[in-house]
Amino acid sequence: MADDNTGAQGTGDRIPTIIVDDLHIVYRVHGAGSGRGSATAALSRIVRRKASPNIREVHAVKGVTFTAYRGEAIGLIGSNGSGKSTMLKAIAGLLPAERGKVYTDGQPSLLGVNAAMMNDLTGERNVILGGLAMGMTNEQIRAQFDDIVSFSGINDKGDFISLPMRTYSSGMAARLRFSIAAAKSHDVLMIDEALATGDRQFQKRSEERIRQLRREAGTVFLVSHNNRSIRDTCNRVLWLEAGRLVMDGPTEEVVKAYEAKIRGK
Ligand SMILES: Nc1ncnc2c1ncn2[C@@H]1O[C@H](COP(=O)(O)OP(=O)(O)OP(=O)(O)O)[C@@H](O)[C@H]1O
Repeated sequence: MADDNTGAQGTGDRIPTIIVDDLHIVYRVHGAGSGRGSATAALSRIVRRKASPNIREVHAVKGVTFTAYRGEAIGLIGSNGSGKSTMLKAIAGLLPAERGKVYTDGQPSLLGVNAAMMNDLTGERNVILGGLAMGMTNEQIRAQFDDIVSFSGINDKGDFISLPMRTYSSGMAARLRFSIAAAKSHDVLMIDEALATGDRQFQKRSEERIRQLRREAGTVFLVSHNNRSIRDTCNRVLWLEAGRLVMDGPTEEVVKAYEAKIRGK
């Protein structure tokens, strides 16, 4: 169980880290409908500044508003396609807002299942690259290297860290990604389903690390379909459906309502 359940209300003297104000995100899918369309046709349209005849819009986030505070671990729940990953990407600045605004204090780091790793490079090289990408110095990476590898458990069954990432199972790769990201304290750390691919033992270890990151005064977002992970880690939950915020409150209250809705289906 998470160590407190303050939920969304009662701001007191809490420090906001993320403010999402009436956020709308729209994807535009080019070439939807009639086949793929050729690159030549697309280029000619660009040159003549003509719009593509078949652009489809997907309104993935529809007017979401909330404020996240320092020290909170916020779970994002909701059925497939409800807009959870889209919202994290928008908070990380990877997707432009169609309408509304996202204000952030510090640089949010998004750790997704597809977080960039170089598959042809060894795990070892990826630890170094990942550390550099997060703004760590060579010395900091060197000092933390053994801890990162040991946290990931990659070398538990042999010397895998010196093998290319493409030889890792999806669970092993996810563990290494999480271990790299968790090596640094983040102002805002957003984790998209990273815990789902690790085994239960690794999940427990990463949940403890999330609680620690939260104690270190950052804000953690966790997208997960595993309600146990959400219950064990988060003090507050946002429930999204079809791009809209259905509920925002203390973990137990929101997860219970979500489970009741699923059972009632
Ligand atoms: N790159 C994209 N281009 C067009 N539409 C997209 C794209 N990515 C997501 N969508 C659409 O946006 C909506 C929200 O998707 P999103 O991935 O944010 O949902 P999610 O809640 O994270 O789902 P899941 O639980 O399955 O991971 C869906 O309708 C999806 O089809």
